[in-house]
Amino acid sequence: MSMSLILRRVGVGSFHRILSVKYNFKFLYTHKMSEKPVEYTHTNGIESKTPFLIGVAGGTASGKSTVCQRIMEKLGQQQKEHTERRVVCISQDSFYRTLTTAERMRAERGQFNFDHPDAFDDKKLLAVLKDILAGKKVEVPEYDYISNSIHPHHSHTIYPADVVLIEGILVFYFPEVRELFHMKLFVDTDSDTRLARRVPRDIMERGRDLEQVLNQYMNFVKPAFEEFCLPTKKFADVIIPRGADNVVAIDLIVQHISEYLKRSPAEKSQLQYIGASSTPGSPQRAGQAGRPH
Ligand SMILES: Nc1ncnc2c1ncn2[C@@H]1O[C@H](COP(=O)(O)OP(=O)(O)O)[C@@H](O)[C@H]1O
Ligand SMILES: Nc1ccn([C@@H]2O[C@H](COP(=O)(O)O)[C@@H](O)[C@H]2O)c(=O)n1
Repeated sequence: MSMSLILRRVGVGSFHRILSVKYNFKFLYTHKMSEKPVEYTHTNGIESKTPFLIGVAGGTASGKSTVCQRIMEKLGQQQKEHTERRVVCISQDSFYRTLTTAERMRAERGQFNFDHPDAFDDKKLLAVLKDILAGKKVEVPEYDYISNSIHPHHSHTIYPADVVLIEGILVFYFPEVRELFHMKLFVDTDSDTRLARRVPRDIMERGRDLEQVLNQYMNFVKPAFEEFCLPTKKFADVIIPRGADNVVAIDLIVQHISEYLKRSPAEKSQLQYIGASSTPGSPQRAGQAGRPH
């Protein structure tokens, strides 16, 4: 079913309560001949395809990972071997930069700002995404929230896939990274709910105590969300209110990805080109104002 048909069936008014879709989302369904040739890359002499890159942003504990997990499950990808997956997911947290000794000591006391763009190695993230777009197999580090550093021995091999999801609080913050996405989702969950989820998660899974979690939230997480993350909502093509609770929105996105997966390589290339060219802030859109958040 095409997106316009879905819009007609659901009704535009109710559709907007399910998720917010910017006008450029529909461009993904526009069948128009592109002047750009079909793009194939070659790795070790093997022809590989450029994956469809989906950025998933949103505040801490908004449900970004859970939304990505649901998408993967509904597409039947979780049960598959990693080498067989057509849809894969990466976390921006794997690209936190290595801290200096002084920063590490501050981090142990909950006094380091992990929500500031400077906490990330955006150049490394950009390089890895470019390799993924070139159809290469990449190694993505595993982040350890207890030691506040990249795990020295664990990493994930990301094999070439058709669709790659990248989730993180600031995936739309860095312009060069943002412009690589063919589709951008923003998980929009109310801040009380996010705090209520973050507290138990950080205590149970990230080795923190209540006082540390609340201090970090008030001193760094909340102000940085307002300064750096929330303003990037305007770049999203699709806004998902209530995160993983929004089954209808997730189903629509899953349906979009399923349709994409069924297409021929030439059609995929066409959709990637159209999707990327409608990215706010990209050269093709220079001068057009983004929707205010
Ligand atoms: N819809 C939901 N209902 C209840 N708990 C949820 C829901 N979505 C996420 N959670 C929980 O909230 C916490 C944060 O979710 P997560 O998906 O990791 O968020 P993010 O990736 O945005 O930080 C996790 O413990 C997760 O299990
Ligand atoms: N060592 C670290 C690294 C990050 N954080 C916090 O994680 C949040 C981002 O991850 P989400 O899954 O919540 O999106 C971010 O808000 C950082 O504050 C941390 O506490 N310690």
